[in-house]
Amino acid sequence: MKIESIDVTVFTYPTRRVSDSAGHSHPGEENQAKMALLTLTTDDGHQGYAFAPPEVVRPHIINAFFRKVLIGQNPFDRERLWQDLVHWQRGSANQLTDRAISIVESALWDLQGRFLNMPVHKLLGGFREKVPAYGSTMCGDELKGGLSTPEEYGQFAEKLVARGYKAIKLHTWMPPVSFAPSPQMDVKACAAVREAVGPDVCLMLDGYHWYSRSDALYIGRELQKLNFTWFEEPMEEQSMASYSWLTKSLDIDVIGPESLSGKYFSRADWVKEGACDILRAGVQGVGGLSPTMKVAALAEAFGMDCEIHGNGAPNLNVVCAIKNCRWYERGLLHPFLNYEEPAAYLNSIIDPMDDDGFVHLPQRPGLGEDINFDWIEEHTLS
Ligand SMILES: O=C(O)[C@H](O)[C@@H](O)[C@@H](O)C(=O)NO
Ligand SMILES: [Mg+2]
Repeated sequence: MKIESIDVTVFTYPTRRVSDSAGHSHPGEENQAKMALLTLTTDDGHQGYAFAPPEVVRPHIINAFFRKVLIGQNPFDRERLWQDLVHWQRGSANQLTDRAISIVESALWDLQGRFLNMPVHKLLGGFREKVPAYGSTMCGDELKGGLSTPEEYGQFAEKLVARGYKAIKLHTWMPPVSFAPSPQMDVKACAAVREAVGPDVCLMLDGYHWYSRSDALYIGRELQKLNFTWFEEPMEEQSMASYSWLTKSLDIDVIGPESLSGKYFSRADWVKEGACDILRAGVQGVGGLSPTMKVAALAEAFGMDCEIHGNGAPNLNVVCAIKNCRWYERGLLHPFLNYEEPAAYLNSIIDPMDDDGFVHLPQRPGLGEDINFDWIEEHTLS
């Protein structure tokens, strides 16, 4: 079996998610967005798929890197192919990103699973087939009735608990919101949520990512009074020293790094330096399912949890293949948006959740995506 072609299909779909000037998503007017489907095809007709933002898998990336490394290769040599791609990064003028590599590596896993008629999480290890989810809110906004006040966070949290969530993570207000960043407002939102849901629901805060040490310490101490479960990305994650200081200054678990590059290498340094209590990695952020599994193994070796960053099929398959991850990040959620409704290019969502807050992993072969190929064909742009 050899990879014969790598194709990218760009298509449109309607969405009510819009991005603000800092790249964070919020509800907005319905608009037409673009998505890319990357397809790997072997000489004997087997295929693997992965979704990506079109710019991440633009022609330069496909022609200058993916095709050079993958065409003619056995898709089951996934680790060697991943290592070869990673070695191209250094000379790529920062064009070959971890995100791009994660897309093609995800498609390799999907191809293997579809060929073997097995879900990828079974190929990765197979630890569980359902996992508790935490509701991960969108960042705060200034939309009346949305997430514009501490009280609205509290009201939304009550609805999430009624839906079945046993844990909730707040993303609070960030610029361009007019009054952000505000440590005091962050704490008021956290207090309102704790008041609304009571003492037994696990709560986490993922706020403004560039607070000073002083602001982060103030917020962390307030979260301790509110019995929050973890404190996420309050400062620039490129300052490992700041996180070592914060982790030693607080009792609440500090989790990270999420957005820091460096795959499992940077995360090994964070463990060595005591810069976090809980490790963090996501498939898109560290270059694929395999490197995410390596981060989880690193954490396990040090008696640490590794909480997986983000929702979606690749992350969910990893979560169901490891022991040292307590939650699946289900989101991002907002009062104005119905998360349960699949995108037009999917027949069903990848992460259905029961009334007890458990996400049940689909047992479809591969990554498990329920792709609506007719929609993609009918709405293809290129
Ligand atoms: O836009 C972002 O920074 C991410 O989507 C982020 O909000 C979210 O994925 C996150 O931080 N999860 O922990
Ligand atoms: Mg985060």
